[in-house]
Amino acid sequence: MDIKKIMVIGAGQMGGGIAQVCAQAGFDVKLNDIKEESYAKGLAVITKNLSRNVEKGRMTEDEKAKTLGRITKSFDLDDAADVDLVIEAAVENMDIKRTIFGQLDKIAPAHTILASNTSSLPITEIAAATNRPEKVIGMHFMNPVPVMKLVEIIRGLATADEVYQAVEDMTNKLAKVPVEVNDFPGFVANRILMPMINEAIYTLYEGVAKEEAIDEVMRLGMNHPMGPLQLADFIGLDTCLYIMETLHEGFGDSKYRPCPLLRKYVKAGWLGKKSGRGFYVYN
Ligand SMILES: CC(=O)CC(=O)SCCNC(=O)CCNC(=O)[C@H](O)C(C)(C)COP(=O)(O)OP(=O)(O)OC[C@H]1O[C@@H](n2cnc3c(N)ncnc32)[C@H](O)[C@@H]1OP(=O)(O)O
Ligand SMILES: NC(=O)C1=CN([C@@H]2O[C@H](COP(=O)(O)OP(=O)(O)OC[C@H]3O[C@@H](n4cnc5c(N)ncnc54)[C@H](O)[C@@H]3O)[C@@H](O)[C@H]2O)C=CC1
Repeated sequence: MDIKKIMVIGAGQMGGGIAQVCAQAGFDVKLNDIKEESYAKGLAVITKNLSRNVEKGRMTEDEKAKTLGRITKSFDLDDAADVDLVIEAAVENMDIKRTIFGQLDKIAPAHTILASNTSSLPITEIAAATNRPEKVIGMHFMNPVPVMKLVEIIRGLATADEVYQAVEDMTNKLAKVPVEVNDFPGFVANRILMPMINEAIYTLYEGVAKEEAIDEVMRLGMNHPMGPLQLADFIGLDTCLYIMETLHEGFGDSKYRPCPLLRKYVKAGWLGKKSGRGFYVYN
């Protein structure tokens, strides 16, 4: 399977990063969003990241211009009619993802692979919204995408071997490291990471320590680059809550219950860095 043209759905923090690394690797990318301002914000972040690469001597002005030239704007899923791979990075919500995949299945050519960057939702269930479950796969990038090396590649129940191989090859072309994972809630990354973050929120909720103290313990005591509350703000508290709910529902085990404080913050619209306030305040 020869992948040349890609569509990335969602120009948020993940979709923007995915579009950037794909365009840098020479792929033509259609970057799709439902909101003009989200697209504009996504493109501004990509431009800033590429400018930093130029400043640091990792890229020439000409390469930056060519990379940006490979990204085109899209507000219509019909633009998937001539792409070889779609990477969906819209919000972490099963109904939204199934609607998108159902529509893509009707629009995209028969050979097109439909991948989701979902953090935790079952690939098999997303695939069941299409008539091509063998061509549906998880491609889980880490945040911030331009920096982090890992991509979890998740096989759904019906994912074909040649589809897995094509996505693994494509991941290598992005200079990322693919790791094969089976389809269970949270896969590997968030099965392990998110309960730690949730426990850190419980530590705050129960008054064991203040935000800065909790983060400092994990930064200085465990050499984590960011404390868990800072990381939760960075990921997005809405995304953290969706992931905990997926783990809780998927395993039916109370050890995955989301902390009430996490729910409260999300209900308040305190979504972390992207909304200006989470466990910390951002300008
Ligand atoms: C929720 C999920 O489903 C899965 C997930 O993604 S979970 C989240 C996984 N990610 C993590 O755990 C990240 C943890 N944090 C880190 O690794 C680091 O704090 C970090 C890489 C984000 C920043 O590193 P740092 O050393 O603290 O800061 P800083 O010196 O500013 O940045 C290091 C480099 O990363 C770059 N960088 C930092 N943030 C960036 C961003 N958002 N986008 C692009 N580049 C970024 C910087 O430009 C810098 O690069 P150069 O100086 O070489 O140009
Ligand atoms: N935030 C993180 O650290 C990580 C998130 N993910 C996953 O990536 C996905 C996106 O997350 P983020 O980028 O953080 O979210 P975000 O909130 O930054 O961006 C989501 C974007 O999708 C757009 N969108 C919403 N519905 C859409 C639709 N129907 N069609 C097209 N665009 C639509 C929104 O306008 C927004 O621009 C989620 O599934 C999340 O779980 C995966 C790895 C890490």
